Amino acid sequence: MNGMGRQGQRSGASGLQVHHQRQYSDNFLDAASNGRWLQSAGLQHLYSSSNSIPPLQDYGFYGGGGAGEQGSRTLRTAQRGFNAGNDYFTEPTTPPGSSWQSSQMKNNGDPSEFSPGLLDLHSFDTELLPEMPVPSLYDGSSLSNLVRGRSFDDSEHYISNDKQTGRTSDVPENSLLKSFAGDKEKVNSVAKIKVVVRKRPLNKKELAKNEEDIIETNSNSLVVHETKLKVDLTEYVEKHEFVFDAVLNEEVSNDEVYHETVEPIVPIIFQQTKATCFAYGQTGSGKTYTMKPLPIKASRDILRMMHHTYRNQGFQLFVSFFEIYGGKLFDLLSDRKKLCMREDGKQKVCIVGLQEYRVSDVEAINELIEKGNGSRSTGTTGANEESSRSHAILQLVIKRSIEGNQSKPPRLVGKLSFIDLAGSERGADTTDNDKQTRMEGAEINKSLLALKECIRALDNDQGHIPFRGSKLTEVLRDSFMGNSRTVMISCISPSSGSSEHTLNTLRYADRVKSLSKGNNPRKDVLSSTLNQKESTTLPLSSALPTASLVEDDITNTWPEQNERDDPDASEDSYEPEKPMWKKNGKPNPYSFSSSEDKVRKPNGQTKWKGLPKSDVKNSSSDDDLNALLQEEEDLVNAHRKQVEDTMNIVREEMNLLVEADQPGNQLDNYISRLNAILSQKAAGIVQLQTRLANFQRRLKEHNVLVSSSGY
Ligand SMILES: Nc1ncnc2c1ncn2[C@@H]1O[C@H](COP(=O)(O)OP(=O)(O)OP(=O)(O)O)[C@@H](O)[C@H]1O
Repeated sequence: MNGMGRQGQRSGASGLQVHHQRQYSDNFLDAASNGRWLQSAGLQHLYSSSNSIPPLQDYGFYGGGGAGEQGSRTLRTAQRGFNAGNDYFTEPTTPPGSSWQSSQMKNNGDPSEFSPGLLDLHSFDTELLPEMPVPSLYDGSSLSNLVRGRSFDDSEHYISNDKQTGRTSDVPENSLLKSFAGDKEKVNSVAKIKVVVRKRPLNKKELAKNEEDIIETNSNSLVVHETKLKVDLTEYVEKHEFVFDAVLNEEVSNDEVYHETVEPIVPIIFQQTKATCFAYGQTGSGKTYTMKPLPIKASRDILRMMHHTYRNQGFQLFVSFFEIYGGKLFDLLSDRKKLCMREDGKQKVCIVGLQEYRVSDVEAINELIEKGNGSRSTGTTGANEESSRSHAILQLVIKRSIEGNQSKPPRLVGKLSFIDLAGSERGADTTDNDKQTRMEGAEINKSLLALKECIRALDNDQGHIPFRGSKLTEVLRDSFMGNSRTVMISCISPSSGSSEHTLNTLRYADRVKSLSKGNNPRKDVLSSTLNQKESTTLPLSSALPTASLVEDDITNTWPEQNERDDPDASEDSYEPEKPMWKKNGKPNPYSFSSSEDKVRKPNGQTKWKGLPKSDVKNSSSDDDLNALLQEEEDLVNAHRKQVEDTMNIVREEMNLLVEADQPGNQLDNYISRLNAILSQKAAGIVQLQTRLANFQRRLKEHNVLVSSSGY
């Protein structure tokens, strides 16, 4: 659906213009090389057509960085998108150097078309820009209602390049858009931090392993049913209850995810706001699946607003896409060119060399995103064959040219950053991996910790935001300052085998959420401790009442894939067939687990009965480490006590037997019984030792991270 075919059709449509950061040499650019570069970048139509060829970056400046530098890595750089193997994206591009000025001269350049250089993203005082009226997208109507049902082709048709042709769109302007009025209160009504959880369906592997769905979801709360072992090895279920701004279950489509998360913040990007949306979760939990469609949907809405609400007001949209891998930055739209991060005199962070593309239609953005995704660092993990090893950051930047002054570069108005974070468990999985992977893990952990700290500081309106904690937060520095918004999407797997990672993700999310305005942090600490203690712990056999099958309640929970604009929504690892739910009007006999409290559906989903719906409390771990420490300590004490008790029993029994001078066979019976008890204890002790070793390792990693992050 995408890639070369589309590119071919598109040639001639200049939906895309490349913008560049500071240039470092004064070499002139010859026409031939310009054409070659444009071709390799898929922009040959720009070369052939007009004066609007942008100035080229001095690639030589970055010398040995980028892809070559990645050669020694053990990971592979895989094509993650639809464009796998596409020459269009893989052709090496090493154009001769050029200078910004010289390119301008050569092209009779209109400087307004070009990036202002190094400080492009950050150096302009956005306060100078007049405030724009803000569309009221929150009153029952939503922008997505206007765009849903449209394909890319529709969009391109709809968002025709009216600037060039002088035509306006032939689609009637929606009355809702017409009626937008400036209303700052509406802007303020968009929460500063929003935390949403998305649960994915069980995948093939999990189903094959007969893993259960242990997540019960409600509209904004969820319960994790964690099966645990007591010291005497009997099973019990511990329930962990959480409340978030929204909980999206496995039936929720990517459209709905967008509606819930990013859509409300799109209009305020025109109001000098910088917003960040990031996905957090263990590997294979659905971060990329969730994040991938969001920029497309957002840019469609942004373009729509630019072409209707703010028509002819000089707004322009730019796209950049880069990744942070091992603490280094790579431009995903420029052959993984290594990027440098600098601070200017005003301590604003600048990404030197990052290419920005000016875009005017959705298809062009889609192509850029596909190209960038194809360049991401990926590797294989047990949970995900194409696992992200990096944080990928896609930025949609809105700029505005100053009225009547086309010679000045456009000024930054707002920015929307999408971050697909690397798997959150990476740091914890260090034992099985090589040094390279361990270093990746440490770096990832460090950045996730730092991100959490920044969000906390941001939400408490603290003067000092600890953005220097990692490259990730440094890069996002300007998103944490001033008028900003943050949306966190926590992705979780439903499977019993992932319960530990799922709980870690939910605790991280809960920590972020508990920092929302109005929550007294001190109160949170108390309530989290309370909630932690209140998490329900019951024997497996009596945890929940016996299930009764209610036909209406049991629906096929396989998510409908109606994402026309989500070509990469791969279902590879999922069962393609939908299970038969009913036979002759009656429910099929579901398989029951050992517990009578739950109903196992054919797709592995478990229907939990008798869960508290109304008085769900926020079960938060204020400090994961403390909770872990407490748990281990309790376990050790319980084991120690049991071993001591057993030894006492053995001693007493032996003494009694000796004193009573019992016949030999009775003594043998006693001894074998005691031996059985002792070996059970021994097994418990081995288990305990393993857990303790695991805990010590995690504690050590935590200490390393804390000391290296300066927290
Ligand atoms: N909600 C969902 N519905 C259907 N399939 C999903 C869903 N979420 C994820 N998947 C599938 O699960 C697999 C893993 O998802 P994805 O690559 O998004 O995980 P990830 O969290 O980005 O992992 P990593 O951190 O390793 O990159 C993919 O095949 C994806 O299509």
